[in-house]
Amino acid sequence: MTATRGLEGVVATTSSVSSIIDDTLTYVGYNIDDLAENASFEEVIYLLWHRRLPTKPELEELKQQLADNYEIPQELINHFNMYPIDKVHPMAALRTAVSFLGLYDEEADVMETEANYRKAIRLQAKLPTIVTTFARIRKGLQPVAPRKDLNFAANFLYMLSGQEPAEIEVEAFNKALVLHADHELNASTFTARVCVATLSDVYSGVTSAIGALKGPLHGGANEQVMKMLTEIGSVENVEPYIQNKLDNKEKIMGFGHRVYRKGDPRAKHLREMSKKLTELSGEPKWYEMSSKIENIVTTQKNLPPNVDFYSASVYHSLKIDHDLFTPIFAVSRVSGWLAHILEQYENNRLIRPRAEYIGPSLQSYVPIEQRG
Ligand SMILES: CC(=O)SCCNC(=O)CCNC(=O)[C@H](O)C(C)(C)COP(=O)(O)OP(=O)(O)OC[C@H]1O[C@@H](n2cnc3c(N)ncnc32)[C@H](O)[C@@H]1OP(=O)(O)O
Ligand SMILES: O=C([O-])CC(=O)C(=O)O
Repeated sequence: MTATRGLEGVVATTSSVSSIIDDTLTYVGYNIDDLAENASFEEVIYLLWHRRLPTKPELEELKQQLADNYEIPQELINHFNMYPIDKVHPMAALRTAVSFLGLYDEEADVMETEANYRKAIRLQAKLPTIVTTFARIRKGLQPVAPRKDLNFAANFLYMLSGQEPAEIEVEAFNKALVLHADHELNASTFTARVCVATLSDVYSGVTSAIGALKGPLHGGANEQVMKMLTEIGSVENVEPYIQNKLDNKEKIMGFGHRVYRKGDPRAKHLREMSKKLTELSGEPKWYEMSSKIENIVTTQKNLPPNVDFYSASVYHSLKIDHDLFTPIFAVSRVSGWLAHILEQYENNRLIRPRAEYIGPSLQSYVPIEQRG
């Protein structure tokens, strides 16, 4: 038995949710470029869960189901108040909150397909409320009640700021949600599938996935990108800062990818949005710095930016706190996790690979008295 480090190139399951073939990303066969330009996030949720686009009535029904489930239990809000709120990372709060939410779902352990679908709706609907409520409570602000008349993207921005967002902000945020929704067998999706393949419940699957997304090599990279941009501070500082990191063989967050070689097809959409939104917000320097970093890293390392790189300046321009970037990734990606969880249940087999043992060979047990 020989291990493949990081399971690179290992095909671990079949799936009909999304695919990456020759650097092209599709959701159920629809090119991500097409979806990014045209689809609402709600349509994408439907597409991933049903593996076809909805009709108008089906889309309306899904929107209604989501809106009807936006509210989170008061017990969860009380629970937030018990956290060491000024020290807790919102991604840790989200992980805990989703697990906590499962305690209040009477169907949490009901394994029928319809019950699992209802839980999918509840989780998809409540994640934005969890993230925005936590974000406000930690600042000493009152949570803002969800608005059923707004679409998913607009409602998130509204619950976060308490103000109805501008059309351009909603458009950009919707596009970001569409771009982050699913990505084949990335680490957090794989985690979710491994978890539920034991026939554990949907809440456990999503909680595990949030834990995996949190890491800086995965979804956590978007926050690290903004940390780097803030540290650099100006276009003039880009060159010495990045050169120093590259000379010291440090990783530049937001670059590289396990699967894409020529580049992440999502990055161009985020680059374009970053240019537009940073200009509109009166801070074009965030795009200019990002663009210069891209130039250096692609020239010297031949590493293109991934989805996390330009999303940082996009979210910053939308006046979103930097430590909410990864929770926002989760608000979108939960749609993909849930699609994969439902798909795993449909045709389940325990996921249990092997390890190549590299420890000592057979040893004789020495009683404690003889070990000194
Ligand atoms: C939504 C997402 O999860 S997208 C990914 C988000 N993560 C990041 O942006 C973090 C930065 N990027 C990385 O750490 C990696 O590129 C990953 C984790 C995305 C992919 O990792 P892997 O496929 O395991 O590649 P690995 O880390 O082995 O890198 C291969 C080589 O490229 C280099 N490399 C990879 N990414 C980077 C980077 N961002 N900056 C500098 N060098 C890099 C490595 O140092 C390594 O070089 P070596 O062969 O000389 O040792
Ligand atoms: O697929 C991956 O390894 C990481 C990624 O880009 C994502 O999850 O969107």
